[in-house]
Amino acid sequence: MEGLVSTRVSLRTTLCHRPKFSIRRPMDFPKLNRLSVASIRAQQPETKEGAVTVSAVREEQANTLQVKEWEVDMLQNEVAASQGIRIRRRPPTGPPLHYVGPFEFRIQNEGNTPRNILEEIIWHKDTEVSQLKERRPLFQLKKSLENAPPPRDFIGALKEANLRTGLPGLIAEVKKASPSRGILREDFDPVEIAQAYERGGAACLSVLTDEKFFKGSFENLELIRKSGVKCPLLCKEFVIDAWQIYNARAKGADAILLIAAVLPDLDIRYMVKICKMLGLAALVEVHDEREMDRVLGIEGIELIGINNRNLETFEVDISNTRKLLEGERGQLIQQKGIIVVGESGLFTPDDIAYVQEAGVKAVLVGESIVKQNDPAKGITGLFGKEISS
Ligand SMILES: O=C(O)c1ccccc1NCC(=O)[C@H](O)[C@H](O)COP(=O)(O)O
Repeated sequence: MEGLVSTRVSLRTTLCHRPKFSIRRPMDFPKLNRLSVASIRAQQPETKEGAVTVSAVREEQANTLQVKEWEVDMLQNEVAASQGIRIRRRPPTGPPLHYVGPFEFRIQNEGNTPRNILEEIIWHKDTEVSQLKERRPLFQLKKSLENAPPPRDFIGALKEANLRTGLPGLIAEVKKASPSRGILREDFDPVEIAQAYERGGAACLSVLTDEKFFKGSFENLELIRKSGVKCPLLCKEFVIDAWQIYNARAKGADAILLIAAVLPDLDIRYMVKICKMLGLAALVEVHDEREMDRVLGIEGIELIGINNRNLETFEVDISNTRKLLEGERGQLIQQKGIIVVGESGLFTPDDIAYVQEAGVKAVLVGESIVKQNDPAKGITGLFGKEISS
């Protein structure tokens, strides 16, 4: 913490004295691509005579770029921290060795160990997305959207199910494993599970696409989309870059998850706009009052998920849903016509009744139904009655 504070102070002074770059929106940050430093360094001079001068110039260019990358990282962390976001986008590297600030620079590198599982996931995602973007740049992805199946009305399906059954609309999660519970189901056939969920009365499906921590995949998402299942699909990803939203749409998603514990307000605003442009619903997930207040201050949000699982500690407490919907927050949500989804740790009809009483119109459930031999029957057990039409 001390290291972070001294970093902030130094960064401010650095930026005051050296305003070398302008920032338009957070998504511009990743454009300062780490690989470009390496590629500048890798370029060889063409003639022997010019070799020394040219390589010195390139070294200088690479150094300048590396300093800027580092400054942007620090600024990004500073903006996030000011909004209470503790998750850092990537491991702190400390300043580049050749960094020359106007004042003596002191940083305590906290080490490259993530502080919790969510941070570990995000650091891994940062590397993964950089590599995927190299392989499939945004302009190619945008082109492939022309062939994507048209988006389905995710929010409409939840409302319709809620009206039809008088119970929260179900988003049933196709989930093979999780960091907190390990493998949930050995004989995991994503399409069979999705079909069973639909048979059992799910309004929508959530498909985990993260491979490393949840043993999910985009292949699962595509297979389910092509299988004839009609439920709208949520791409359950850890989104840190707008590229992932285009990718999700290209693979057949109808909705995407945006996690407030990871994304600063400006990112959420920008990403919600992209979702609207692509016809996707954005499920914006919060897990405490501060995140809820931030999200309620953002225009255009139609769907908020309250996660009962603390993604940093794994603790699950379904009273979190009630706590975040009490009083003025609940009233504001009603005025704005926002649909709230109760997420995680729901196992029994009593749990469903409890979160419904708190004000949710939808629930997101994984473990308790995916583990049942017949997930369709699992849904009946969860609600205490048949909910299929
Ligand atoms: O489930 C986890 O262990 C987990 C760990 C870190 C980040 C996210 C995690 N889960 C994502 C979810 O929020 C749940 O998959 C979803 O809400 C369903 O929860 P459940 O019904 O308890 O399986």
